[in-house]
Amino acid sequence: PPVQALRQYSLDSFEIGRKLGKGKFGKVYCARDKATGYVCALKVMEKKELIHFKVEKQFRREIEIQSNLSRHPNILRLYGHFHDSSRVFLILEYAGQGEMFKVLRKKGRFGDVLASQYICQIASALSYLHKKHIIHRDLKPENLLIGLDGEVKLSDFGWSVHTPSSRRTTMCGTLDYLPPEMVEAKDHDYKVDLWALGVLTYEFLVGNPPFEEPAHKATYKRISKVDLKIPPSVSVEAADLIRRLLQHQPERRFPLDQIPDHPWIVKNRPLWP
Ligand SMILES: O=C(O)Cn1ncc2ncnc(NCCc3cnc(NC(=O)Nc4cccc(Cl)c4)s3)c21
Repeated sequence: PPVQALRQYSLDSFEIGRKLGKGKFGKVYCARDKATGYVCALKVMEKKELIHFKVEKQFRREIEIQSNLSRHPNILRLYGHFHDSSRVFLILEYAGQGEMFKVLRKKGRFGDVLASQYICQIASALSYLHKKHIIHRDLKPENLLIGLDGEVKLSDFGWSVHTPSSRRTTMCGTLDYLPPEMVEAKDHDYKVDLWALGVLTYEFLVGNPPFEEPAHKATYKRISKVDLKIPPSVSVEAADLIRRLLQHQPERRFPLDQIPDHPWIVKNRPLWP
């Protein structure tokens, strides 16, 4: 692998390049491993911040989850981590085309060809995780990156857990992607990712998530009732997949393994590669 296992890394092992972004809890830089010349992304976090926000357990779980994932083209690799007196560092695969949500905000929305390719790749990553009894639980444009060749990279397993699970820590961030069983704080399993994939498909094609409301309570109500309005601009095939994923009953949600054969994906698959 590009980052040698067992080698002790320190900040001095890297030449630090440009700042890539200001993620949660820290900054991300482009970095080059001096010994191998390999380019990666280095996330720098203050230990006291992780402690203050009580996320060190989540952080350790992410490291553990990522360490038993092998290569998947649509999962951003976490190669390793190290720390100094005040900071923790994540050595991450570098996603050459940056953050998905920036591309989505800039374009407004994606067409059927691009959206269906992204959704098919994310379904492949989720299927891989589910087979390893891992649910991502935080699927949203902010946690998607784009690799050098335009492929999607599922990233940030800070919220992932091994199934079956009932959420212990409080939710933070947007409610938009939560399925009914999570906003109702019921036990949930890998099928929460299927719901989120439906929300993501909608947001890719429309430009905003389906149950978005100014007030949390209103969002919660629309999710609970599955108050879904799909605009006529969305193709019939895409609308079909969205409806099959945004099912209130988890067991009725469309299975990931059938996504590559769904008409919307098949119809919009490019002839190459
Ligand atoms: O996002 C950018 O700023 C832009 N960007 N652009 C290119 C690029 N290439 C790679 N990575 C990037 N960003 C880091 C993505 C992450 C992956 N894994 C993470 N894990 C995490 O933050 N865990 C974590 C931290 C603190 C507390 C807890 Cl509970 C969990 S962040 C890139």
